[in-house]
Amino acid sequence: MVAKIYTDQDANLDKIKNKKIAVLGYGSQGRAWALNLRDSGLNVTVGLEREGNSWKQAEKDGFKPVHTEEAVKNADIVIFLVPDMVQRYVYLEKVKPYLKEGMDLVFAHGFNIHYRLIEPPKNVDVYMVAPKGPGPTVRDFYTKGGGVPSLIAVHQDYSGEAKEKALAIAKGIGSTRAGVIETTFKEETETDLFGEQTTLVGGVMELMRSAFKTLVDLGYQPEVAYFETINEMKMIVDIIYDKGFSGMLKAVSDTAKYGGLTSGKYEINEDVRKRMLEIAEKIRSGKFAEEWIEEYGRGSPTIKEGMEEVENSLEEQTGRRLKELIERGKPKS
Ligand SMILES: NC(=O)c1ccc[n+]([C@@H]2O[C@H](COP(=O)([O-])OP(=O)(O)OC[C@H]3O[C@@H](n4cnc5c(N)ncnc54)[C@H](O)[C@@H]3O)[C@@H](O)[C@H]2O)c1
Ligand SMILES: CC(C)(O)[C@@H](O)C(=O)O
Ligand SMILES: [Mg+2]
Ligand SMILES: [Mg+2]
Repeated sequence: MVAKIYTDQDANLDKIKNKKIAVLGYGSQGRAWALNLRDSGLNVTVGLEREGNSWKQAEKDGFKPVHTEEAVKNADIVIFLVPDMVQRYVYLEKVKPYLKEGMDLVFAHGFNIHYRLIEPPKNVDVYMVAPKGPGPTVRDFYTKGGGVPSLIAVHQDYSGEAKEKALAIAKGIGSTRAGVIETTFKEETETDLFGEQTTLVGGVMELMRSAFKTLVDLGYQPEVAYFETINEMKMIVDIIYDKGFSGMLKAVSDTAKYGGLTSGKYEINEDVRKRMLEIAEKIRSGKFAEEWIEEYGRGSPTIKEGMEEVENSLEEQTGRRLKELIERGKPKS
């Protein structure tokens, strides 16, 4: 069955126009959502834990942030845009004590509901609007008249209007300008984790780094390896984004087509797909969630070490050296 695509005419901002919306968190998605919802004419309060950097940024953007409890006490709709690992704490300590019948709990990713870290009472609506793109892009596309597509899902429909409200939020952040597809918390959680691990974050980065290392180990200049395996990726992906794989294949030489169509399949083979399946199984069984919660409980040492290793790597050093050149070459309009 082909998925139904919801666009602007399927969504009505009036569903949430008179509601008080608390956006908890002002980071990657929080800032984008708060600004887009406000620019869409909605009543937004930013709720934060501490008067730190996010607080200052929200003030700079013209909000009057308040502490989380205060935002929640006054809200009809509470949107969780603090990190996934923080949401359970925020729910238990700052949201649950002030829950009112008929309140809406909204998520941008299904992790906490799907893996049962948060178990809301029956008398609230629980739904999701999950942008399929990074927070800064959600803001950037919106300000330029576009929108990043989103998935919506309803976990609990106490009011009978949860789906309409999810569509209205999606419209408020600009997603229905592109299109919105309905899913479940399970499907969004599992596919989102799979995508970021195998392709978007993990797969693409390690593919580029492995190719860079192979060339450098063979004695080629790091700058040449950087242009070839890292910098040009954006140009190729931009063409895929605009014209699909076939459009990309048409834009490159026949030599690249032949080499790409043969060596690509040799490199990304059945063994790689077996590993992808293992990664999917780890996500589906809940083992990845368990591992991540444990890592977070130990202060995220793997993230700290991993970030340090990447930052100090030869490819990053080379990229920093080429930064000025790359900036000079960017289109000017
Ligand atoms: N980053 C993305 O582009 C993206 C895309 C789709 C969905 N999501 C989902 O959106 C949600 C928010 O993710 P994000 O990446 O925007 O978060 P983020 O890491 O950018 O969030 C930072 C915000 O949370 C606050 N915060 C950080 N630690 C906190 C703590 N211990 N207690 C209270 N507040 C704390 C910070 O002050 C800041 O305002 C998550 O559910 C995530 O999965 C994110
Ligand atoms: C932007 C991503 C990777 O799509 C999102 O899923 C995230 O977790 O940050
Ligand atoms: Mg994600
Ligand atoms: Mg994602």
